This record gives sequence, structure tokens and C-alpha cells, in this order.
Amino acid sequence: MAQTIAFLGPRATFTDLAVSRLFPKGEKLPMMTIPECLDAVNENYADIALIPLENALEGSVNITLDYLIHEVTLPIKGEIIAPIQQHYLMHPGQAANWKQTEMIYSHSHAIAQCHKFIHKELKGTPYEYATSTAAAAEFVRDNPGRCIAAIANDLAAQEYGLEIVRRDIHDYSHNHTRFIIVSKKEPDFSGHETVEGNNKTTLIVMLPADHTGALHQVLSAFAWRKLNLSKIESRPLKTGLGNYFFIIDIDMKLDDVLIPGAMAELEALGCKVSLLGSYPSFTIEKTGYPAHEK
Ligand SMILES: O=C(O)C(=O)C[C@]1(C(=O)O)C=C[C@@H](O)C=C1
Repeated sequence: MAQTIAFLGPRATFTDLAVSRLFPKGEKLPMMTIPECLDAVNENYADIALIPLENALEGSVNITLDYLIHEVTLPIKGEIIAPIQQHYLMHPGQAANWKQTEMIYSHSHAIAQCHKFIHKELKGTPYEYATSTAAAAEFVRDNPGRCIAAIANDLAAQEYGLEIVRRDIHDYSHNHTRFIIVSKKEPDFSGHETVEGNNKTTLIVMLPADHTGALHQVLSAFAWRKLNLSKIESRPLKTGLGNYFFIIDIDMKLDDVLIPGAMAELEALGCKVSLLGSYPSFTIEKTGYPAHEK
């Protein structure tokens, strides 16, 4: 039976593209928001949620981290890293007037990836956030009489009948987004159309309160074991100013000795440690995306 994959919709978001590559035979369930994707797995009406976690230009997608830490207890079962190319899309009837755009719509991360372009080419043009890049493209399609634009991908231009007025408007060429795969069961990755790389392990660490040098000691538990960390980030615990937890990515699969040893050492220091997942990493290398299935 096909796996059901909840993703940030509507059709033709970057998340949708990642789903097509990793689960070409999956049954897609587009959702309006990232919490709805995670609820779908938590409440068992989807097998998998595929959601954005981190962008190379703009950093973490905080709602993903926060919802995963504070609202649902679900493990990460994989990640997929995809190249991101943003374009300036308008209704074909409005394209000639693009310099007079009255409002630009897109996902907050997409707007942030194109700030220099907006500042240089469309100085002073206001923007409004949409729930996703494709939702913005859909809105532009539905308002053909207005001189408005969306920032979104090629597929959204095709799907919503918009013209690509300016191509590749992201401010830096190394624009990639990391998506995570969250599921209660082991996903079936067979038939994926990506490059499979190393495994990763993600831990959540809460430091003991007011302990001098605690972060230094946490890091040394990894350092002397030669455990390579690919990311460390702090997020508010939401229990008061100055209270944070750390999300730590280790560049290897959960083993029987090194990672459990580091976790035990952190617990002995008074930290609370939990395992968010140990999972394979997939990469979409080419920028050409597959044709979208209808
Ligand atoms: O809006 C989309 O198309 C998404 O898939 C979301 C999202 C994000 O949250 O970062 C994904 C990739 C891009 O970085 C821009 C937006």
C-alpha cells in the first residue's frame, strides 16, 4: 500500500518537489501549515510528514523545530537537501508592468532569500507573507486584475499559469533547504530519485541551570570522542528569559558505544538528553526537477 505523505502545500511548493523525489510512488496529502503536517502523522491520518527545517541563506524554520520539540513527540526518520531556485512570477497580463508591482507575496523564507533583489530592482515595494511559495502563486493566479507578484519555483509557474518575469532572483547561488522526514514507522525509501549520503543523529540537550562552563563540558563530551557535529543551535525553552535548549546534529549513525557514551556523560553533568532521530541523508543534486505528476 502506498505511503501517505503530508507536506506543506498546495501543489508545487519546494516541499512538494522534495516529496516527488524521495517518495515518487507516495500518496500526497497537501496541508496548509507545518503543524498540520505533524498533526497528520501524530493523529495517524498520514504515515509521513515531510517539512522544511533549515535554509542555507535564512537559517532554521523555527515553527518546525518548536512544534517538534514542544507539541508532538515524533522521531526524525530521514532528511533531504534540495537546491532552491526562486523566480519572480506574475499573471501574463501583468508581466509587462512588473516594475509597478503593488505587492509581492511569498513564504517568509523565500522573501528573505531575495531581499537584495527586491531592494535593488523593486525598492520600496511592499511584501506580504503567504503560507508557502505555491500558495502565493495560487493567490496571484486568482487575482489577474491586480499588479501583484509571487516568489516561487518553475513548477508553481507551470501549475498556476504564471509568467516567469525574472529567473533565479535568490541573492546567493548556494541556496539549499534541508527538509526532514518524520514518521512513527520506518519509511520505505525504495525507488527514491536522490543521492544517498551519510547518516546523522540529532539530540536535544537541556543544560542544568546556572552551571558554569556547562556548554563547554557538553561540547567536550563530543570532542574527545571525535564525534563530528554538523550543527548546534539553541532555541528558547519558553519557560522564561534566558532558558534555552540545544539541538545538536552528529555526523554519524547512532552506534552502540560513542553516542550512548556521550549521552551518558551529559546526563552525569545534569543535562536532560533525548534522541530526536538517527537517519539517512538524501540530496537532490541536479537543479532540474522531475515533471510533476497530475
Ligand atoms: O513555500 C514553500 O515552497 C516551501 O516548501 C517552504 C520553504 C521553507 O519553509 O523554507 C521551503 C523551501 C524554500 O526555502 C522556501 C520555502
